[in-house]
Amino acid sequence: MTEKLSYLNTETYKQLGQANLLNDYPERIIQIGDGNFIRGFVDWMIFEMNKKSDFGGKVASIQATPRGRTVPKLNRQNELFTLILRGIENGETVKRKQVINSINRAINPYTNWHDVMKLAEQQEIEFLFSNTTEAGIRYEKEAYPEDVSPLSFPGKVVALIYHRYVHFNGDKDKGLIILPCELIENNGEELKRICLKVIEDWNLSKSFVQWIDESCVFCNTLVDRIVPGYPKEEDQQLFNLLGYYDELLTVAEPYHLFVIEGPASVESKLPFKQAGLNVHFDKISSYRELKIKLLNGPHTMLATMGLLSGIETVREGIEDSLLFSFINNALIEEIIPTIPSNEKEKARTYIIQTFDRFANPFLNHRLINISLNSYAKFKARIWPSIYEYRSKIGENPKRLTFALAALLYFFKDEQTKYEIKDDTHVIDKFRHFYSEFDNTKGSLIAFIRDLIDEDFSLNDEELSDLYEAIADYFLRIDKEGIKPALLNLEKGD
Ligand SMILES: NC(=O)c1ccc[n+]([C@@H]2O[C@H](COP(=O)([O-])OP(=O)(O)OC[C@H]3O[C@@H](n4cnc5c(N)ncnc54)[C@H](O)[C@@H]3O)[C@@H](O)[C@H]2O)c1
Ligand SMILES: O=P(O)(O)OC[C@@H](O)[C@@H](O)[C@H](O)[C@H](O)CO
Repeated sequence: MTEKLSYLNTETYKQLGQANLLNDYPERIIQIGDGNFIRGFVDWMIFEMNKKSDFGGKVASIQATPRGRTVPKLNRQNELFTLILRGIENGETVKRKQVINSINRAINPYTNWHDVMKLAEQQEIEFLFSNTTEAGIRYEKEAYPEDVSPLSFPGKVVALIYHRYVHFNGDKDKGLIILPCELIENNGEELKRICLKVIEDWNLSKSFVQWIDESCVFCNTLVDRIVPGYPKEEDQQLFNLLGYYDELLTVAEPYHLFVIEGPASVESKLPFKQAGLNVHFDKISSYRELKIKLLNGPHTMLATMGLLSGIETVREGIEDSLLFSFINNALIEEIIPTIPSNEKEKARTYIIQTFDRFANPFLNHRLINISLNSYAKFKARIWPSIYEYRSKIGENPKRLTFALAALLYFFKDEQTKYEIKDDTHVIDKFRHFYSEFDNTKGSLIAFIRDLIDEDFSLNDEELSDLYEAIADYFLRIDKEGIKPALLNLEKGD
């Protein structure tokens, strides 16, 4: 980066002849978390609603953790950032760049808690969106700090809405519609449950709890869009294309899906559909099962098996004929059988769409980023299919079992090929085992049994044949290398 580059800001924006988009709507939305996903999804949707409906509202964005580094960047750019949507949509190539202007303010609550309290007093605020990763919706005991920001995300939500409740003397019309976008099951219910626990810890009044029940709505949601973030490798080309430098530029696919489970009143207040957005006010469970099993599942498998094969991105993984046929066969032959009959057709269509999304020629979705916390993701995204397949078909799904062996092997190759990012206790457990591993099948099986018993918690079905199959595949990978072992598996050897 050279000094001469001009950054995106309102001046640069005006010079580009875009001043008409600098609209002056009131802040109607609070957002907690300011990462790539929430900006490339929620903030983009609000931008679209402001353009195409009578929504007319802006976002006040609050940094989620003391580690956050985005607020100064947003402030420097007058809260503007560029979103580039690239991919294939209905057979057509889409390359769309937009300067998103839906954020009005970005606040660091650790240095400016007073601003957050003032924000809670604003009449027009109606919605709270968040994305704090799966780690954010978690209960942490902390004292009620009153004059400074709570550390946890639920703590911030409680402090903010409590201040609003007090300021408006419990006015029933001043509650908020809360839409967490973290990818955990029943995210709205879970956030509310934790908030109530925080309220109990902080000894806040029963009437506040009643106000939350009557005036606030916590919606469950499901989000879907691949947002790889800033493409570092395209720094110079992007500057040439845009004429400015934007540290917060985000690349995403055009595909998007937002499913919201909540009362009809929420739908009427958020004109997503009027803006032409793919948003459904519906039950989440069937969308969720398809997405977790058929999109996040193959991502997790590709991440470990691709990295073990020296492949760096999702697209390269899908272009590799061996990896592609492995993943495709795993989905069709081993995961589809676990999907209810009335959903199978929808699932087949979803698989075709998913491969198109993975093959997006304009995204570099890095496997190393997807591999973050692979161990927990395997448990949530692939293990249920192994278990359900065994219950229904009465044997091990060979590819999913191989993928589990590859995951264990992934931790063995740690530090020689890539840096694993996972929970410390997971990394320690593997390091400990591999430091003493004597290369015998017996010790491997004992380790696998312990792992599955301890972490993948099942009922007490007899799983010895599964442990043995995992150990066999592991030893094959060790002896032959991942690709020859895969080839042999696909050939049926
Ligand atoms: N990037 C994608 O393609 C994509 C797609 C769908 C869903 N998601 C979901 O979005 C999440 C974030 O992805 P991203 O690409 O925006 O990542 P990011 O690193 O750009 O942003 C992460 C955000 O979460 C906050 N955060 C991190 N740890 C936290 C904690 N312990 N408590 C509170 N806040 C915390 C950060 O401050 C930041 O605001 C993912 O975990 C995933 O569940 C991502
Ligand atoms: O974001 P993660 O780390 O939970 O999972 C990696 C990807 O599978 C995920 O980000 C998908 O791209 C996303 O879920 C698509 O909507």
